[in-house]
Amino acid sequence: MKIPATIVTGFLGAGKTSLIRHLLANVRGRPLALIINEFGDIGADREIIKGCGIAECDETDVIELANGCICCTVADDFLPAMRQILAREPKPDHIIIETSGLALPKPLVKAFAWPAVRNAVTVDGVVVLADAAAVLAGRFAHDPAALADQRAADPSLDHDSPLEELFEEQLLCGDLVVLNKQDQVGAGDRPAIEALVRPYLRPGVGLLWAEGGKIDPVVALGLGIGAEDDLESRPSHHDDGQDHDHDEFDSFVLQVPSIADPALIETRLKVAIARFDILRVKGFLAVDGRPLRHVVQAVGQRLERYYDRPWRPDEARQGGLVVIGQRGTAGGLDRASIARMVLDGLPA
Ligand SMILES: Nc1nc2c(ncn2[C@@H]2O[C@H](COP(=O)(O)OP(=O)(O)OP(=O)(O)O)[C@@H](O)[C@H]2O)c(=O)[nH]1
Repeated sequence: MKIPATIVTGFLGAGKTSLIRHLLANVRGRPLALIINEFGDIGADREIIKGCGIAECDETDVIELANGCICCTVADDFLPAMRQILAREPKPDHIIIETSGLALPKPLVKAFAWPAVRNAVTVDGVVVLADAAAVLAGRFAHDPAALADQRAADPSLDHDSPLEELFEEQLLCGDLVVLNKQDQVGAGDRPAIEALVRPYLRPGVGLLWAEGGKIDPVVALGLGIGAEDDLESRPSHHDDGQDHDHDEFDSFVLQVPSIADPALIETRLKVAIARFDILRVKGFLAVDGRPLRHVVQAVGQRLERYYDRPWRPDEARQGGLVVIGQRGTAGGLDRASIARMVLDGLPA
């Protein structure tokens, strides 16, 4: 089983540390590893995370990369940190990587294709935070002067494009975009803020509102989604429509009979994700004639597939995908149409 890794990015002060603290406090004891890339006041984020008094945080494996911007020092810093995490036992269930506010996520995502990382870790998703009030004001960051200082202080930064471009690049890389600090904008301003951000999102990328970075860990990390520990033990005659009790989200299990072509299911899933505002899909497929179970996990349009382990003799060779979306959105989570689209390839 590959370890999923989530990249959390967004400008200085957008709420990355707040979001990570929230996730650590709400993953119910799952072992996580955390790579934090910050510079300037060394150790601040680590202290905030370690000092929060939440039991889970003390058990979290935190590695700090303080030598400048992670996207410029990927080979020197990120790879050794990854090796360090992968060498440890027991292995974490999930790795979270917080980039500095100035990082471009793309070089980091590319580093996951390096052989040393590729075989053990998979990019689960890139979560981009934006400061909603700053976006509305056309500033992107709460404190643009601090951002400029941070930039000037890092000699390794070779991306001196305007901040707007950096912001756009972060959004373009996102699989899930969080408009944070919703308490600082009026409800009436939300459509205007979404309109400013949406042109930079790829189709099918989820847009969530949050305060204090509080988004559901099931959506952000896929942890506790039930796919790892629950889905495989579900009897094959299990009904569709198992609700999770997450207020803002709707979810169901799509049972998938053994299939011939997982690439075809991937294509159909991507269409369904864009069409129905699905935020996350996670589960397993049984592929005709293959002894190994096929893992699928998607955040927005980022979809990862790989074979993980042989089906056990006592397991039904039956695929199942947990599908999660937001309640009350235009596309909604129309179970019958999603099932038709994914299983039969029919237009919704
Ligand atoms: N009003 C308000 N403040 C928030 C919210 N989320 C975070 N903050 C505050 O914004 C500041 C920055 O939040 P962080 O979580 O440290 O942001 P960050 O993106 O990790 O910042 P850097 O690590 O400096 O890049 C902190 O003072 C937070 O308490 C929110 O939803 N509303």
